[in-house]
Amino acid sequence: MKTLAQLAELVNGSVVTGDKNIEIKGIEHDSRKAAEGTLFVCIEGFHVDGHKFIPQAVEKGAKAILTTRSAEAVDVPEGVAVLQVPELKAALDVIVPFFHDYPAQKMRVIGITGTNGKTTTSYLIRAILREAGYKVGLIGTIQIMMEEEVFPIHNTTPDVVELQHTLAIMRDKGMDYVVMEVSSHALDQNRVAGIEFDTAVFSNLTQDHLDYHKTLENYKLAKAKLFDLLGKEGVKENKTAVVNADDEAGKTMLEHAKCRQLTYGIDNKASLQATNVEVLASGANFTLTEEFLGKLDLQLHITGIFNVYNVMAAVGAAIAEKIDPAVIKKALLNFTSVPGRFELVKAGQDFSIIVDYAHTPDGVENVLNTARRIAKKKIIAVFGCGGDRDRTKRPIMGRLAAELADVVIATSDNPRSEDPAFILSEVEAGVKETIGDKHHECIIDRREAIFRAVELAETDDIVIILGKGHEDYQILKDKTIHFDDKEVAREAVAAKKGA
Ligand SMILES: CC(=O)N[C@H]1[C@@H](OP(=O)(O)OP(=O)(O)OC[C@H]2O[C@@H](n3ccc(=O)[nH]c3=O)[C@H](O)[C@@H]2O)O[C@H](CO)[C@@H](O)[C@@H]1O[C@H](C)C(=O)N[C@@H](C)C(=O)N[C@H](CCC(=O)O)C(=O)O
Ligand SMILES: Nc1ncnc2c1ncn2[C@@H]1O[C@H](COP(=O)(O)OP(=O)(O)OP(=O)(O)O)[C@@H](O)[C@H]1O
Ligand SMILES: N[C@H](CCC[C@H](N)C(=O)O)C(=O)O
Ligand SMILES: [Mg+2]
Repeated sequence: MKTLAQLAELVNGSVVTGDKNIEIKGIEHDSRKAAEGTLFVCIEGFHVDGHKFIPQAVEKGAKAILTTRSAEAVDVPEGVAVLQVPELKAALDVIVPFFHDYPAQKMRVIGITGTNGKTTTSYLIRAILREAGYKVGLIGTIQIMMEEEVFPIHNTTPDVVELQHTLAIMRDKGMDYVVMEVSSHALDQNRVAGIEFDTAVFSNLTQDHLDYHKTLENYKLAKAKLFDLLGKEGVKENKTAVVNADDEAGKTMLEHAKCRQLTYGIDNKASLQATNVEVLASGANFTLTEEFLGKLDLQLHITGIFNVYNVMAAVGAAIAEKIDPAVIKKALLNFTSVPGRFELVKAGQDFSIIVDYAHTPDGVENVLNTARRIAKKKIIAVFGCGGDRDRTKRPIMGRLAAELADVVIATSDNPRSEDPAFILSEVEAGVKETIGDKHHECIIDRREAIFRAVELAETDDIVIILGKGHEDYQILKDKTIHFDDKEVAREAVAAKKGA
């Protein structure tokens, strides 16, 4: 446990008003999670000002407030101390890791960045490390895992307060490794402050998140920060950057990585080279050649060229961590799926239903091309684009779906604060560019859209439902409702059979 004075000492120019010697039992910026002895951090967010929630935090037991404002300017009840700092984010970045005794220094940490493939690669790395007998923690889009235990998550990469707390629990539970997705938002906001990475992986860079980063160049440089961090001197040694040699932006990542470098690729020369790549309906096979591995013939139960890249990225990380090639091979052979990624829904129908998380132009293109390789007849694609997210990707995703599928049903995908009909009109503008006389429909209600796709499906067709993957919710303007593509698809099949 630390006292408020110990935390204040870390920040130049800090001022404490009230009892310096109180023991801080936890740090929280969300009043709803405050508890007895909490230091409540007042963040002026994109939407609301955290100072508004001081009364709620105190009611829940907060004993001190961290703010950039003076004690006189914040309204705190008697007995609650105020730690005033010149700059909140900079203060948090040093206070929080210190408070938890720098948990990331006690475990090996593997970070994965890139537009697509982070979650899949993190699951693959976790599987390999567990096969090697290590205890593994995982932090990413779907959930937090500590061995078999599962905890919910709200962002792909949590903020510094939640992240350091999670890492501390992982350390206390004896994890050897942490495998984590590192989003561009997280790098831009330095949510990873206090983490020294051992191995960092770059998957790819294609268009997404331009609402936030404004340009692709800024987006790329945000990703490159992971490699700056990796190369920085610290308490750890033997750091490795694992980078996709077939992606143009890989060069930038390598320029930023002042440490050992491993590249992987099919088209360009790389330290891990894939040859004889065979993509099948049931999986993919390829030969991987590398100095340490030698030649490894791999059989995968996950399909698509993009998954060959994800596997190479994971093997690169495993080599960096000196995992035995036989263990790598065994783990990959046993690896069957990631929830909501190219996942088959089997409800006794005579056509295929695939649920996938493609929500970027590149993701849509990859996944529809993969579906085409295995399609016997028509591909019916159901998809939408998120509200309050990069608007410019909407017509591009529309165009690609129209180009690569036979029937397109555009629908809603987390409209958030936006009007779903307006989002659909932006998607449809792209669909109309290339659809020609192929069938297309716009159906705002996602349930109706899935039912319609299933109704249209004939023997041996593929219905592919994109964008939400593992998500079990739909975020609407005023509420979040339960919504699960797989569940709805099963209901649609049952309805079709009953009809
Ligand atoms: C744009 C962005 O990064 N926003 C993040 C930011 O939210 P914000 O600034 O809007 O916070 P706010 O809602 O204004 O609240 C301000 C403060 O009041 C506090 N509060 C609020 C309500 C209350 O009742 N009590 C309370 O104390 C909040 O805890 C917060 O400290 O800080 C929040 C807390 O850390 C984040 O959850 C939130 O992520 C939002 C949900 C988000 O959608 N982020 C996306 C863009 C994102 O970060 N995505 C990336 C990448 C996804 C990918 O992989 O492609 C990710 O890592 O998830
Ligand atoms: N290496 C890849 N290259 C291109 N597309 C991919 C790749 N891997 C997966 N995809 C596509 O992108 C979707 C999302 O994959 P995944 O969840 O692994 O990526 P992610 O980077 O974690 O995404 P997010 O940024 O939302 O967390 C998949 O469902 C698939 O359609
Ligand atoms: N991590 C991505 C996920 C998008 C998933 C899609 N279902 C959407 O809501 O747009 C984001 O927050 O932009
Ligand atoms: Mg992810």
